[in-house]
Amino acid sequence: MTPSALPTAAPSAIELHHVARRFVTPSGDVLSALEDFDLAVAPGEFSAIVGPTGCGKSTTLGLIAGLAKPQAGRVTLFDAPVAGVDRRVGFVFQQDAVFPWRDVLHNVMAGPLFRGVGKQQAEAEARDWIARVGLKGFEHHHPHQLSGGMRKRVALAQTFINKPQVLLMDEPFSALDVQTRELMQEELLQLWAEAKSAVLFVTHDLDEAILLADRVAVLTTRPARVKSVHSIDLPRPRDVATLRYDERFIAIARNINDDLREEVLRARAGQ
Ligand SMILES: Nc1ncnc2c1ncn2[C@@H]1O[C@H](COP(=O)(O)OP(=O)(O)OP(=O)(O)O)[C@@H](O)[C@H]1O
Repeated sequence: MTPSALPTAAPSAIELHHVARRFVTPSGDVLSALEDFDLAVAPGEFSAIVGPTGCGKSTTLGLIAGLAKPQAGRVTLFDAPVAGVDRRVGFVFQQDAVFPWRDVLHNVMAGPLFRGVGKQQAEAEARDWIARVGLKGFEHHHPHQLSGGMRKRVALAQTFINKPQVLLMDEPFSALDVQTRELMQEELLQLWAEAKSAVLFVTHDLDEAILLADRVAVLTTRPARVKSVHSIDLPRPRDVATLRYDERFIAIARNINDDLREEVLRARAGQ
């Protein structure tokens, strides 16, 4: 399957159309990260992108997040051009974005308070979300008193409490051990099924992309374009602990891996 964009019903939650993003390096050369880049994510859809290291995955998220502008093309959220940071968009990155000096409760309350929600209601919402991510009893712990997986749960509560319509995730679980990672993947799928956000999930781990996503886009080596998009027709809800042993999963993984490997080898040859 090799359409250049994810085919979605209009309007897309996220759309990049013929996008180019170039950087000027310290030596004055132009580095082209994305060229003619097309991608669309439908409302409520879980999409993942995989590609060789350094190909432009984080750059793509940065454009959607409104942290940078493309040199060419269009980046839209629900058909409107991205114009700076948008409150409908949530982020979860590899590094914890929790405030180290605040306890769990005040970390999770931060979003609603920032949006102008009253203190009492913000606290009630935060306590609810803390319970939903399995951290009841840890409200007054500070981040340094939590494990990596628990801090990730705080980050998820902090993000989902804002009911993002679009959720950008940049290798959010890559620093976790395998078992914790699996638990977090399962929790993410449950939260997403309720929140119905459009998710764009960047990962180096093809298995993770297939376990989680409705579609997986493979990027080319730099300058990145969308090389292929694969629909993941595995039923939901998915059991991430066992699905990877399913024959259908293995067949999908083998197919996408052929595509990805070609780009990884090209990237290596160009280094
Ligand atoms: N601000 C910047 N100035 C110059 N070059 C940049 C800048 N940001 C990113 N780049 C370059 O753009 C390319 C794409 O970077 P990006 O971080 O998007 O890749 P990635 O696919 O997310 O990488 P990885 O898989 O290693 O996380 C890289 O070559 C990087 O060095």
